Amino acid sequence: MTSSASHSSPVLETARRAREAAAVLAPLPRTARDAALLAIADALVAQTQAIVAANAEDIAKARAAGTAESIVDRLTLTPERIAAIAEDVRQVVALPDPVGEVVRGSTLPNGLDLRQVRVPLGVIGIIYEARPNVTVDAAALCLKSGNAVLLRGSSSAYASNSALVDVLRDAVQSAGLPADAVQLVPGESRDSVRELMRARGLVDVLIPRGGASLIRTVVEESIVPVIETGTGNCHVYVDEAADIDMAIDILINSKAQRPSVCNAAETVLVHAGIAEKFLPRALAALTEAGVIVHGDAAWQQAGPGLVAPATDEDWATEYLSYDIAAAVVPDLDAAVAHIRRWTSGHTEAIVTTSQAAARRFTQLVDSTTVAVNASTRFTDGGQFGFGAEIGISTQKLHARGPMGLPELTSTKYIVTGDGHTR
Ligand SMILES: NC(=O)C1=CN([C@@H]2O[C@H](COP(=O)(O)OP(=O)(O)OC[C@H]3O[C@@H](n4cnc5c(N)ncnc54)[C@H](OP(=O)(O)O)[C@@H]3O)[C@@H](O)[C@H]2O)C=CC1
Ligand SMILES: N[C@@H](CCC(=O)OP(=O)(O)O)C(=O)O
Repeated sequence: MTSSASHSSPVLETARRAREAAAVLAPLPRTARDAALLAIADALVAQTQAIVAANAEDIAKARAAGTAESIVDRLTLTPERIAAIAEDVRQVVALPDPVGEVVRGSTLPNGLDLRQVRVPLGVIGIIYEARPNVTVDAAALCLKSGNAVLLRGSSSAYASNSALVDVLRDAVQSAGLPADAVQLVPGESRDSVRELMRARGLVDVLIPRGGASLIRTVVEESIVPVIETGTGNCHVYVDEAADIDMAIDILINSKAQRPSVCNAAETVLVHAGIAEKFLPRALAALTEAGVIVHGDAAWQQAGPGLVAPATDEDWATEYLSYDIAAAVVPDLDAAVAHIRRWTSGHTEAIVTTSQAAARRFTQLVDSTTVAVNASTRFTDGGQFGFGAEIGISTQKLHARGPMGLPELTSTKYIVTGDGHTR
């Protein structure tokens, strides 16, 4: 018996139903799970109007509460975005089935056949931000990997998520799978998060996906095993041997292509040997892109009146806005030291034509993803070819970086003998 089993509440009831659904899902063949996903993709498109109408309620509430437009943008669903979400689901269908994959296998000297195979985790709870597309991404990845999912999105997206989950459940059921494989956690208060964290034995893993306060709370208080995601204080380092045009493109893309997401760059570090040439051009490009630079003395000198003085708070900040911290460093090792001091361990990029510099940077930087001559914005399950992601893990056990299908499985050993005894 678990600590949760003797209590009851609407949240624990959903968890119990999810557990039963998970037992039905686990042995299903790929075709059954894929059929449910295709039904979901079709239903999302067919129910676009209802979803957009529910989303409008959330948007109206957010605007009335004075929510920043960048956050409202994350919350917004349009027919085009819903079509893109449905397309992402179809991409998940096309991915190989993780369930049953043999990750290790051999015949032992005594003739026993040993296979380690992937199996679903069971019931996955995800607590996530006000981005309703995550509701569908998470459900699709969980179903494809044979798991039941409990979705606890932000209260500010409750109407959107309710509408989406209704569509998902109907589609799942129409394909012959238990509707309870996909459930919205009831209630808009954070009590539901607390209950999920106590549901050990009912929920197999919790994935908190959001800001620092959420992650700290769940890591400190959950008795359910947790896969931690993290904030993105991401860095771009421009090496002495960088191609300046490339460095500008990568910097602007990393910072300004979508500043509100966790893989956007928050700090640029520049090798002193290239600073004189790079800083004026970078400042012009950043200013043109509407980015405010918070720089050290060298950056302030390069752009009098253009650069706000940076403090330690800037090195630590995940702005999620059109702001960037900027410093000149004496060499690559100093860049690495700065990153190691301030990073949240998400994504760092180096721009260089030197293979030796790229090698040293990738070896020394201890983050989920290290990009060489590429934007930090690539740290994304879709971009990595995983169909989608359930989150970007910034912890090291079992899963690190964008989490796709294999990360939503565990393994079990199948030992087959012929009357073997030990
Ligand atoms: N590494 C990754 O995979 C990702 C990281 N992020 C990071 O998330 C942040 C943006 O997310 P943001 O919009 O701020 O989302 P929040 O962290 O504010 O909220 C996310 C979810 O957690 C709940 N929540 C927040 N704080 C607590 C708490 N202390 N206790 C219980 N529940 C809590 C919210 O509930 P409610 O809203 O109902 O109060 C919501 O459902 C950025 O820092 C970004 O980098 C975002 C996505 C992916
Ligand atoms: N998947 C994202 C990155 C991770 C993410 O979802 O972050 P966030 O937008 O902060 O919720 C993307 O690049 O599109």
